[in-house]
Amino acid sequence: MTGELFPRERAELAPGAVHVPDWLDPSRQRELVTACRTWARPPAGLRTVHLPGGGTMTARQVCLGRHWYPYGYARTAVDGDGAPVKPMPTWLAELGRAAVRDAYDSASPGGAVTAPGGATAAAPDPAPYDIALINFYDAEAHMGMHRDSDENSTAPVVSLSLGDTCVFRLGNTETRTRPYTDVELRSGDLMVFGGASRLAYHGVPKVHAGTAPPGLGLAGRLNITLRVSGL
Ligand SMILES: O=C(O)CCC(=O)C(=O)O
Ligand SMILES: [Fe+2]
Repeated sequence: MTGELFPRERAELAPGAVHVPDWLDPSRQRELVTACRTWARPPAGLRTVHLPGGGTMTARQVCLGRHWYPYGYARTAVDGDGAPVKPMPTWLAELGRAAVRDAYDSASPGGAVTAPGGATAAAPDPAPYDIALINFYDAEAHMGMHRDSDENSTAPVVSLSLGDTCVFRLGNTETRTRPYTDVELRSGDLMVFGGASRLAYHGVPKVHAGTAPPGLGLAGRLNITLRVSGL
């Protein structure tokens, strides 16, 4: 690891898109990695996602609560072994809620309500998080620019990073191309995108192999994305 003179700071990359470095402490990260390993086992475990156009996603995925497939949600792993999707644990839904609160508390909240006269009230608490997508990236994996648009809810998307550092690209709501902002997501980092950025294109162009914290016991990168289905 290279030296760093200044601590990384929370940053609002675009309205409603907030990066909170080191949101999860090392022991919470280890707990989440252990949980991901359990979720990744069959039935309805980690699978390779095939896209309708013939492509294959390089990040492998397992879902909780509802099963995402290109492009919709199901109660069973319709493009996997067909088993019922594992339930969304209450504690993970609560973690999603806490993430939104912490991300928007001290940044300007993209989902905020601006009262007449300009005063900004706290963003309303979103409905319970009922979906988790867990993506596993090995050294070669990446994720192309896309929007999370299969939900029927405007609740912010919550994204937790574990293991190897990656480059996360937050784009705009109109095109897969520039303008975009690249940010490094490290193990324990939180990224929330809601409000004006809820439907922004985003992706993971690069994972830096071998950069996971040594104590975590993970080779590769796990991303836990929490969403409200509204379904
Ligand atoms: O791995 C990431 O940080 C992003 C994952 C993502 O965008 C998704 O699962 O929709
Ligand atoms: Fe996404």
